[in-house]
Amino acid sequence: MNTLSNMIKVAVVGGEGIGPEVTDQSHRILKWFSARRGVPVALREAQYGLIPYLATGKVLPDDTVEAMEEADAILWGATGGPETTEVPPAARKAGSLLSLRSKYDLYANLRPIVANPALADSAPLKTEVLKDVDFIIIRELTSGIYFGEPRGIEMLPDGQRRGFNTQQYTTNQIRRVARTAFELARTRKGRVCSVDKANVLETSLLWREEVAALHAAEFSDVELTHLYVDNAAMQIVRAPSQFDVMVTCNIFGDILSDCAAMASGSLGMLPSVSLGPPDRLGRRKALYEPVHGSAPDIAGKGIANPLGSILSVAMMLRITLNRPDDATLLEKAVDTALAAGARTADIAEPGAKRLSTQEMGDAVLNALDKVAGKEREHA
Ligand SMILES: NC(=O)C1=CN([C@@H]2O[C@H](COP(=O)(O)OP(=O)(O)OC[C@H]3O[C@@H](n4cnc5c(N)ncnc54)[C@H](O)[C@@H]3O)[C@@H](O)[C@H]2O)C=CC1
Ligand SMILES: CC(C)CC(=O)C(=O)O
Ligand SMILES: [Mg+2]
Repeated sequence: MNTLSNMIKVAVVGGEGIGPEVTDQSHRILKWFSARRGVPVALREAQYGLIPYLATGKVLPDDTVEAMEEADAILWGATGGPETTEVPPAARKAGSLLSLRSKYDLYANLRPIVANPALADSAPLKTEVLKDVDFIIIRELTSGIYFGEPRGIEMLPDGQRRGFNTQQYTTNQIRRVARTAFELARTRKGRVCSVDKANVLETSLLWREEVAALHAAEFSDVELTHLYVDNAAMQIVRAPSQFDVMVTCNIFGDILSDCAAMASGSLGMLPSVSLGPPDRLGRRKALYEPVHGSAPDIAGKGIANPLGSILSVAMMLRITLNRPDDATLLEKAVDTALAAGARTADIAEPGAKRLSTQEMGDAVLNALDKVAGKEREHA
């Protein structure tokens, strides 16, 4: 029986733009697992963005801070949109997603990329390029140029303005995310590709040296290769099936993962988790979110693809909730829905029926009932 004390606490924060639209669907999925499979989750919804700002003066109101603070896992939608102009930059910065990543030290951002054969005909890349694509980008998430000081925009004596940011990495910041990559590779195909720009940047030179040193000291059973980031972007489009685990710094991982999304058919397909360090009981704070942002161009239309958010729940089932069978069940349900032709606009072939965000959620829930029913028959 699930009692309050053994419940895993999940804060559900849809946020802005299409964030709430896709999170509504992944929230329904989590409720299905709670009701039908006894997954012990205590779900607490909380607001983020313009709406709470107008009510409280904070994009991240106290109630949301409390929900995230007590949570084992956060299911996040998205931040950002045209309405951000209504929120002063200081208020936006105080409650930004970057500040949350920093606060909870969510340094390891895992972004899996899988090419679903059912989407081969609508994918932007050729079918033969998409064969056997199954890799994961591990993006360092709490350092690098997004967090570097000094930063700013200053006035120069000649009247020009100069913007500047600082890229920095320390040994420990590199080693801990590289460790995540090597450990994960051991559970997969045993290959790590480290991506940097060591021919130009000192931070990348250090990155390459530290990754290589950790490899030699502790992970020589794993195959390690290095690529410059410009070549890596090209290789992801040319032959994505060559990769198993790719590890890279914050900004390169941000850019490469949107690029890699084309191997899955759409940015709307990609899930992620951002993990903090283990506490003394081995638990890690985790923020699950689709890779995409608030997509202002389609927000409010009810047409966004919720599968990135739904597949983030599969990651939550596997990692935070330790329910690998339920994670596989959800992934199978997504495969079943896609195989049966369920398509939102971003993954639809011309002329195909396009489901709304809610209808795609329905399709996955129906597939869950079907797949779970079949499993019971075979049990
Ligand atoms: N983790 C987060 O909360 C993120 C927030 N952002 C923020 O989002 C805002 C918009 O940024 P953009 O550069 O436009 O990136 P975006 O990821 O929001 O959208 C890029 C393109 O992909 C499409 N797209 C994204 N998700 C989709 C989905 N689920 N279904 C169908 N199509 C989808 C959009 O319609 C758009 O054409 C910005 O304020 C940005 O800072 C961007 C990335 C991540
Ligand atoms: C706020 C941005 C850095 C978010 C983003 O683009 C991402 O996490 O992929
Ligand atoms: Mg991004």
